[in-house]
Amino acid sequence: MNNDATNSVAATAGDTGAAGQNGLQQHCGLIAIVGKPNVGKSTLMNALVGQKISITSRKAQTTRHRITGIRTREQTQFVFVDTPGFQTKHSTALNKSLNKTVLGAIGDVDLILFVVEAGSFTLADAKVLSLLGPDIPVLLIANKLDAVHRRAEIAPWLRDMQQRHPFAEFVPMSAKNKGDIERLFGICAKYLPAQPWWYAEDELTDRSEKFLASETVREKLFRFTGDELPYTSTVVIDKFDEEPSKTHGRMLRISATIVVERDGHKAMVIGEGGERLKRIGTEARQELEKLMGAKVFLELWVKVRSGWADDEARVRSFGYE
Ligand SMILES: Nc1nc2c(ncn2[C@@H]2O[C@H](COP(=O)(O)OP(=O)(O)OP(=O)(O)O)[C@@H](O)[C@H]2O)c(=O)[nH]1
Repeated sequence: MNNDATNSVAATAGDTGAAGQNGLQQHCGLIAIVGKPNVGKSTLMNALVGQKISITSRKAQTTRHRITGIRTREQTQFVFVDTPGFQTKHSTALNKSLNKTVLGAIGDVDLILFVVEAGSFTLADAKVLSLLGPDIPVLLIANKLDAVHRRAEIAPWLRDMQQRHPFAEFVPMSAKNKGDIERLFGICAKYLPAQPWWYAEDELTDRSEKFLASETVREKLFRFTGDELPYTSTVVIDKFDEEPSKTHGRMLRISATIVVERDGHKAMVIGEGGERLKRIGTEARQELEKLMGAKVFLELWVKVRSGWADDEARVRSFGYE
């Protein structure tokens, strides 16, 4: 970690902040990660938090919630907010709720990471950028640099980006590269004010295990159905019980329902002879066991609820505010 950077913020912030147990000044702040769907926001946050908190998939718009990931390194606590890809195409109740989440997430943060694919800037990127005011520092994260074959074109592209917003800094990088993630920590630390940490040093998220369970099932669902299943499918946890066990330290009984819009989608999720649903369940269970350090019994159901993404009351009942 870059101590110089941390100290320089303490100097410029000029307030008293809080001293940790070792007497050093603590720094802490909120960092929002924004960008259009599929640019790598969840991948970036997982790399920054050091553990998988937010689900990722090749399907656009897999992130629906404002998710907080926490990472404490030396004197600085980084609190990350992941946002849904800003939806501009359709105006269903679900999408309106997603857009509200994005706007809520960026209003009260110390730093914004605006993620785009390096070398590219589309109308969808412009729409997200237009939401960012001049008051909060914005870093341009030019992600997926590893996928850019003509590196020479990046410099003129960056000059062009400079005209679009008063970015605080440019960070060409790859969310999949460890060195780049280290460098990004050093950069972000400079923008977080001197103040006491909000969470314990080892906390990773403020989300419940129940929420992480539904996210894990949803990730496997999208992974195994590929592009066939519309993003409106969702997962509801019906039961999440911890039971005493003589043979295992912890034992969890989880029951979840995958909600889809059509009978055809239900058949797709179940697969031939139930094969696909079984694989979704097995992989989700194995991952949950690792994540929660417990023996997990996972029961999956599939239900059809047509038009739920258009129905505001139902969107709320599934946990999207
Ligand atoms: N080559 C390359 N691929 C990346 C990089 N970062 C992310 N990806 C891939 O890009 C795809 C989308 O990544 P996500 O992290 O799910 O993107 P997102 O922006 O969170 O997407 P939404 O949830 O739809 O808003 C995945 O297939 C990632 O593996 C990178 O640095 N390099």
